[in-house]
Amino acid sequence: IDQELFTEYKFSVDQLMELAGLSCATAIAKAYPPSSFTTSQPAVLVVCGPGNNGGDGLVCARHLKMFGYQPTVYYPKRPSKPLFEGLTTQCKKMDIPFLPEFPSEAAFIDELYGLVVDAIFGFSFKGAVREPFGSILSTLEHITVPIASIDIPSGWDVEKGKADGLQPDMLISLTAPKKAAMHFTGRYHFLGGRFVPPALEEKYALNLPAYPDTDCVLQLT
Ligand SMILES: NC(=O)C1=CN([C@@H]2O[C@H](COP(=O)(O)OP(=O)(O)OC[C@H]3O[C@@H](n4cnc5c(N)ncnc54)[C@H](OP(=O)(O)O)[C@@H]3O)[C@@H](O)[C@H]2O)[C@@H](O)CC1
Ligand SMILES: [K+]
Repeated sequence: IDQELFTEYKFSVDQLMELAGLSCATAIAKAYPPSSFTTSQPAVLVVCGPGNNGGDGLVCARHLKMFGYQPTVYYPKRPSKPLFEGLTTQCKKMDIPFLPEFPSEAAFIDELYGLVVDAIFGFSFKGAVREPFGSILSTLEHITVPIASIDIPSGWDVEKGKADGLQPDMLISLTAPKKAAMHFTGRYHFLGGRFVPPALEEKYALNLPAYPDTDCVLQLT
C-alpha cells in the first residue's frame, strides 16, 4: 500500500508524512490536553529514529508546538537527505530544542516531561535493536510518564509484538493498524493518516472505519 501510494498514486513522501505527523499531534491533543499535564508546562519529549517514522515524529513535534505544547526532540541518527534536513530546520526555527544526549536515567525523563512520543521505528523495523536505540528503549521501558507510539511500539515485531518490550499508553496507527496492534493494551488507540484513496482501500479490502466529519483521526479504543 505504501509503495502504491508513491508509485501509482503519485504522492510524495513529504505529503503523506505531513498528514501522518499532523494526525499524531491531533490524536495526542485529544488524549492529553495541556490541562492534563502535571508538569508546569505541557512538556513533551519526542524521540525520533532514522527512518520515516522519525520523520513523522519531527512533523508531530512541529504541530504540537503550534498547538501550545513544549516539545523537545532527541534525534541521534539523522539521515543526510533534504526531507529530514528540512524537517529538522523547521523544528529549530520554531524554537524546538534538540537534546545533545539522551537522559541517562528514567527518573530525569519523568521529572522533566509529561509525555514521551515514540517515533523511533515503524513498519520497516526488523531484527535485534542496534545501538544507540537499544539503550534508549531500555530507559524508556522504565519511565512512568505515558508513551505515545507512532504506528508501532518501537522494538516490537511488526506482526507479533513484544511481550517484554515497551508498553505505550497510546498507539497511533497510520493508514491501518498493523498486526502487532492486537497486542496493544494501553488506554488510547487512534487511527490516523486519512489519505488512502477509496480505490486502494477497496483493492486491499482494508475495511477502514469512517472518520468523523472532517477529522484526521479516529479513536478506536
Ligand atoms: N504510506 C505510509 O504508510 C506512510 C508511512 N509513514 C511512516 O513511515 C514508517 C516507515 O518508515 P520507513 O520504512 O522509513 O522505516 P522505519 O520503520 O522508520 O525504520 C527504518 C529505519 O530504522 C532502522 N532499523 C531497522 N531495524 C533496525 C534495528 N533492528 N535496529 C536499529 N535500527 C533499525 C533502519 O536503518 P537501516 O537498517 O537502514 O540501517 C531504518 O533507518 C511508517 O511506520 C510510518 O510511521 C509516513 O511517514 C508516511 C506515510
Ligand atoms: K514508533
